[in-house]
Amino acid sequence: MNILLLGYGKMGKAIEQLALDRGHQIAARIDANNVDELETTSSDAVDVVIEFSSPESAFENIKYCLERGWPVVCGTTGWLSHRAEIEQLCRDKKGAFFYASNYSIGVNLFFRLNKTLAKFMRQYPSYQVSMTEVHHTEKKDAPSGTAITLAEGILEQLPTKKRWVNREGDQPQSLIDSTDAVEIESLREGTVPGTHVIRYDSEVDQIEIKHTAHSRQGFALGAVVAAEWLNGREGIFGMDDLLGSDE
Ligand SMILES: NC(=O)c1ccc[n+]([C@@H]2O[C@H](COP(=O)([O-])OP(=O)(O)OC[C@H]3O[C@@H](n4cnc5c(N)ncnc54)[C@H](O)[C@@H]3O)[C@@H](O)[C@H]2O)c1
Ligand SMILES: O=C(O)C1=N[C@H](C(=O)O)CCC1
Repeated sequence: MNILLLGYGKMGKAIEQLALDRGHQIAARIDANNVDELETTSSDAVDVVIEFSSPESAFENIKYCLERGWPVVCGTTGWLSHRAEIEQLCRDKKGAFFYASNYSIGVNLFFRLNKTLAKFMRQYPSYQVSMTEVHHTEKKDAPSGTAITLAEGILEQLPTKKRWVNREGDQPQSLIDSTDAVEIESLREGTVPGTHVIRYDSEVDQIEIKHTAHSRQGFALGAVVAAEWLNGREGIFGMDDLLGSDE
């Protein structure tokens, strides 16, 4: 398969290595310095685009690729206010679009565990739910896309919670009203690839579940597997389509 890497930073480079190991070719490597090369890349030279760029550039990048008829696997976070527009364009063009806030298998299992736990905790209102996400200091968006997906899973299951709120860095907890909200604390530390913790606190104890990524390998492998799966398909997809139901 010929893969165009749109965004060639930490993730683009990790994906390149895994794609080559799995026998694929790289059609082009595009980052902020050579975006013009997209125009000169022949449509036939690309089977699928893997887009891991920045919150500011993802929407235009995906739009451009769908207009060229290229299937897109996107992992960029922080652009989802434009998601409906991209999905409409994908339908109009009869294209293929795959999105996941997190491509690692472990996190997708954790998404399911999170929903199961939230459903169970519905009957124990003395426990207050909250979340912490920790990432490297180069990360541009907060909260992480993964934390938003986790919060959406909790909102789906806990009727007392109507929204999520973000608390960044040293913002004091006392300023946040989290009665009807899932509070997400975002910490930025060193080179941390990605850690997510969900807590249920009562007066007397705490229940905690945690996912820790040890590297970017899990994200990169999931993105390449999603690209292999998307090749030849038409429609809008996510990790549940790739992994199947948990029943
Ligand atoms: N879904 C997942 O599993 C997952 C995993 C890790 C990271 N991410 C997300 O992927 C994105 C990239 O992460 P990263 O760690 O590789 O970031 P990074 O900063 O290391 O790399 C970003 C790259 O995008 C390029 N870029 C910027 N503007 C561009 C443009 N207009 N066109 C093309 N390229 C452009 C930059 O030059 C850079 O090469 C972030 O949004 C991050 O949150 C998602
Ligand atoms: O390094 C990042 O940036 C990550 N972004 C995704 C997110 O926002 O959830 C996935 C984890 C790593």
